[in-house]
Amino acid sequence: MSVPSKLKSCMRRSLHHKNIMEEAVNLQSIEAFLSNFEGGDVHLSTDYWDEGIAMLCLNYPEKRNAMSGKMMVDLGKCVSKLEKWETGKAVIILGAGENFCSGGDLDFAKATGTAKEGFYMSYYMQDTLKRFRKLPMVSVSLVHGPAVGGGSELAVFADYILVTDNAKLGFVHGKMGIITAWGGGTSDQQYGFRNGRSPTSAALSVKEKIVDGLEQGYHMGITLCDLSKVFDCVSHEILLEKLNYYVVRGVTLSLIESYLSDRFRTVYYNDELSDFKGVRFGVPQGSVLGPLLLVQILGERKATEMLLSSKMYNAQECLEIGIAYKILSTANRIQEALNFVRKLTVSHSSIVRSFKKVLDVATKEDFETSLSFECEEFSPKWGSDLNKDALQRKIHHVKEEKS
Ligand SMILES: CCC(=O)SCCNC(=O)CCNC(=O)[C@H](O)C(C)(C)COP(=O)(O)OP(=O)(O)OC[C@H]1O[C@@H](n2cnc3c(N)ncnc32)[C@H](O)[C@@H]1OP(=O)(O)O
Repeated sequence: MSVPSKLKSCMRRSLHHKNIMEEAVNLQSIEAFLSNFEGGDVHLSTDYWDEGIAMLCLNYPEKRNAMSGKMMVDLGKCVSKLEKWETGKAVIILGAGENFCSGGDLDFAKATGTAKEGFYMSYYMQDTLKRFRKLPMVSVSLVHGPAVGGGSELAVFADYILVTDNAKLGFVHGKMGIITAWGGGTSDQQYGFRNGRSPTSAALSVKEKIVDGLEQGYHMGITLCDLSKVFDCVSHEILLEKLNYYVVRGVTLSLIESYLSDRFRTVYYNDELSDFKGVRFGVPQGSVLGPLLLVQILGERKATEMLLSSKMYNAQECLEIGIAYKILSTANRIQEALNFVRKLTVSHSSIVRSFKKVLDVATKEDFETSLSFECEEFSPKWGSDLNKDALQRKIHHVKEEKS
């Protein structure tokens, strides 16, 4: 039986990719590689440190704060410092000069055009931004001027995006012939299209939760769902129709159509290879149509539009689609962002941090796990000095609010 040439090249590509993944997990050697590409810096400002507020500043204004390799390493180190800062309540990430961030440094991109180098950058930035997102403090991206490509990816890792009236935010990756790389696209809840999180592991995880619940003697309530959605059964025909409906047309649609078509699948079982069958359902693993962090914030339709259109959204549009939380004035942005953060961090740092940890667990774990985590975080606070002090002050919450 002859193997279609497209399939052979897919097999070669995935083997090559596997090798890259296996050899490239040493963060120190990636740091050494990235540090060769100099320009600009990322630093932590401690001006508001005593209030528990850190400023993380991207500083390469002559390139509109494009991220050089060195800046990526700086960012990683700053996040490590924040991880060790035990009294931190909030971090504001912002850009120096005229804008927030123009994405990856295009000169770095030109000098490092291999899949392996792309993997190094993607892996390192994802690791850093994942750690940034997990910090037990309120995080804010202060976007002024353009945030382009990786700049937009950086922005979505914070709890809040505050845009100024001159902001422009765009996932221009498609226009640049690439997809999101720094994690701007990937949701933690997502199964399917991701390594180690296949539709099968989704089904197994549901089964495990049910069995665990039964074993622990819980009453079980069951909501019946259309399980076909769990499996990789997107019909290419419907998908293309939908994309067309959401105004993905012309060359872009043809490109996606050709990407999906002419694919074959076979099954290897008991030393025998089945006949090849054309694939009419399912999105290829790791494709540009893979689910995207943006989906979590915006919902699927808006995220699809934002990613596939490569459009630049102004401040008002960012607010309307829900990616931005608030519009600030460009001139007073730092003061306004500080005031915003101060309102969210009135409590003691241990309280702010515990709330953040509880919220983080609640978005990832099941209800029971989240409840017991909340209980664990809560117990030592009950009767603590902070608690005793508050009780002694006989606080009247309504009167205090008015004054
Ligand atoms: C992770 C994947 C990715 O991030 S893909 C990268 C996506 N980023 C881009 O394509 C950025 C392209 N740049 C632009 O669209 C504009 O420069 C934006 C950001 C809108 C700013 O416009 P404007 O304020 O008019 O400035 P400008 O164009 O005159 O730029 C000033 C100098 O900065 C440079 N610059 C800008 N962005 C980058 C970048 N990402 N990498 C390297 N250099 C960049 C410009 O080339 C310009 O340099 P020069 O002064 O002409 O030498």
